[in-house]
Amino acid sequence: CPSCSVAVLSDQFSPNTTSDVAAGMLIPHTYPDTPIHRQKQWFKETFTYLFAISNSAEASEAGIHLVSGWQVFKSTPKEELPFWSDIVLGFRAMSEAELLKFPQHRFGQAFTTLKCDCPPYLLWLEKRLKATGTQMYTRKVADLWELHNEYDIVVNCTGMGAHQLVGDKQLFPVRGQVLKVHAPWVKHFIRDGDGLTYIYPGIHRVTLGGTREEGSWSLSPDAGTTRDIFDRCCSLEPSLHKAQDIQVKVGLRPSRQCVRVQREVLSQGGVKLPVVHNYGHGAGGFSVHRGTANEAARLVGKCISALQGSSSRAKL
Ligand SMILES: Cc1cc2nc3c(=O)[nH]c(=O)nc-3n(C[C@H](O)[C@H](O)[C@H](O)COP(=O)(O)OP(=O)(O)OC[C@H]3O[C@@H](n4cnc5c(N)ncnc54)[C@H](O)[C@@H]3O)c2cc1C
Ligand SMILES: O=C([O-])CC(=O)C(=O)O
Repeated sequence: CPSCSVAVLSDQFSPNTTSDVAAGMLIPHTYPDTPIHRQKQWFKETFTYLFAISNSAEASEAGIHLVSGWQVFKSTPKEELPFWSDIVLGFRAMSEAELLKFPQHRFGQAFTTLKCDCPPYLLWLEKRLKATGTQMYTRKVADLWELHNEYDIVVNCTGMGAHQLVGDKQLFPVRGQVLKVHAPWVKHFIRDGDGLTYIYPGIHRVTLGGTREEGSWSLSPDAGTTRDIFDRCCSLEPSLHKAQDIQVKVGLRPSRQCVRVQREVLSQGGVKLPVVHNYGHGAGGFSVHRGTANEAARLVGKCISALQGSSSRAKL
């Protein structure tokens, strides 16, 4: 929206957000109530955008890189070709020789995808916003309506915060604990198809996961879970026994049956405040963030046209 001036209000910035905890891998999670063609479009736009960054001089500062590896299954999944298989690069079934590395698994998919390292990616985005004159304010918003005197349009990207801010009862936390370790010899990603155990090498550290605890709001690391994640990852990649400098992180995935990318007009006493919601990305926010942001920006465009229409009608 080039004609707008933009301000970002947030009670927390990087490194204190859910996005800072994420592994940042581009492997989509399916949203049950969002049509697949829409999810695929979001993923495609995100992949294309990040692929261009990975192929530019900005790649290391932005923390974006290509990574190859395997998703392995103990038995052949129902869906051998996921909807995103023609967007990642070189998707194929693993060979017998590759599967020898995983004696507990019988089927696997090999592909190359992208990974966003956080905080570097968030800091890079912040730097780009500031360079275009965007103001950043540390502020907790208690009610969207409190913004109606200051702003013409509000874009609500509050993740799990939307549970309280807009009282969205369809939004629920899925707690995830991960370890960030020093193991620079690990170059390939490994993901168990059950979605619970994964090893994702980043530029500086390797993310080991994970857990999915629906309904848990606890942000405290659990020592037993740390040992369990470490053991599970070592059984997939035994060399991790030598990993050092283990840091533990916990985040709450802002989960919903579908991402809420939607326009709404709040109204009080004849005064209107257009809002575009863009939250509820669950376990796959990195994988679709650019696509959902593009869709939100188009909705902002519609809000602008509606405001321009109503102000010219008022002048008449
Ligand atoms: C362990 C784990 C691993 C993950 N791995 C991956 C992965 O590999 N790939 C992937 O695609 N996704 C992954 N995810 C999912 C991803 O992290 C989320 O989908 C994504 O971070 C959500 O981003 P968001 O911007 O909506 O939320 P957040 O990052 O939480 O940002 C919301 C922002 O809104 C602010 N805010 C909230 N409420 C208010 C308020 N009332 N007033 C002012 N500010 C407010 C917050 O301070 C914060 O800055 C993972 C998540 C976890 C927990
Ligand atoms: O499932 C994965 O591969 C990583 C992830 O997105 C998560 O833990 O939410």
